[in-house]
Amino acid sequence: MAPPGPAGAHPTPAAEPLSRSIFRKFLLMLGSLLTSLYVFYCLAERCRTLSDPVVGLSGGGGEEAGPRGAAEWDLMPRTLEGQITMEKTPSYFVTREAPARISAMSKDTKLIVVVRDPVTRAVSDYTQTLSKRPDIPSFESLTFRNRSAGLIDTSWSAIQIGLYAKHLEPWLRHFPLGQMLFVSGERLVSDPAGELGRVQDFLGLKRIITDKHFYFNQTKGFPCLKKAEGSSKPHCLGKTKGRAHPAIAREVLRRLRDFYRPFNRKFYQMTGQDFGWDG
Ligand SMILES: Nc1ncnc2c1ncn2[C@@H]1O[C@H](COP(=O)(O)OS(=O)(=O)O)[C@@H](OP(=O)(O)O)[C@H]1O
Repeated sequence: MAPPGPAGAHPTPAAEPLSRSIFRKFLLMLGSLLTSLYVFYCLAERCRTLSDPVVGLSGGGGEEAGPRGAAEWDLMPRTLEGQITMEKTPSYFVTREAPARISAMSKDTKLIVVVRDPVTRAVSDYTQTLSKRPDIPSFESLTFRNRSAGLIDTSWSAIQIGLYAKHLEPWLRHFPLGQMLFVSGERLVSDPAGELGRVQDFLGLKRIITDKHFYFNQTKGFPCLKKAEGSSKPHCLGKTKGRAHPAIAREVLRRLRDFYRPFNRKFYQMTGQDFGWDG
């Protein structure tokens, strides 16, 4: 989320002296965000509240922290001219009260949602939970309410969060589509500079992050920064990114794909963007 600040003034491209460190934090945010509903990265159980402040920083907090009442919005820092305050809480995308509250705080807030294929997202979400609680039931048994009837358990958060069209609806009652940017989690891996180019344009920033800042690390399977800030060494995402996902039966994945298809199509229509998950 990128509220332009209490005054609601959007920074103009010309007045955008965003420092490298800010960009680095921004990149890290986008990284861990995946997710986020990637947005919000709705990319995982990561759709719990994560308050990672970025620029002109919003209030921190543990994973369970986050605005629960109007008073907590006061934790957003004062934003000076030429600054952008960013707040990254993936769970907002799927939190019923969030659109009205954020709109009440600032109608001009720009919203960035990072989304990825909801099937992969569900497996990634499960993988993360599994890494913390190795005794949880199998992905298959959590996915189905009734396996033989193929009935998907939509109350399981790993499944529920991937219903992007459903989660987007309330946001569109409070914000125009033009104030939202949907970042592809897949392209963030295959073309990070391209996706970040869209982000920079959306925020009205000069394009500072380009292809030349990245290289692809084959071992990691992710793009990395050629140089970390203040160092000549490369910087890659942490160990928890790119974890191996457990093998899931093809039939289960097929059923999930069928299940999500209509929701994905609706999401493409709503956003005017085809994310290519059903191709
Ligand atoms: N920058 C960037 N680009 C592309 N993909 C990214 C990025 N950052 C995180 N991810 C992927 O998003 C998934 C969830 O990551 P999170 O940071 O939210 O959670 S986690 O703690 O790493 O599990 C998790 O997906 P999987 O690794 O497929 O499970 C991360 O790898």
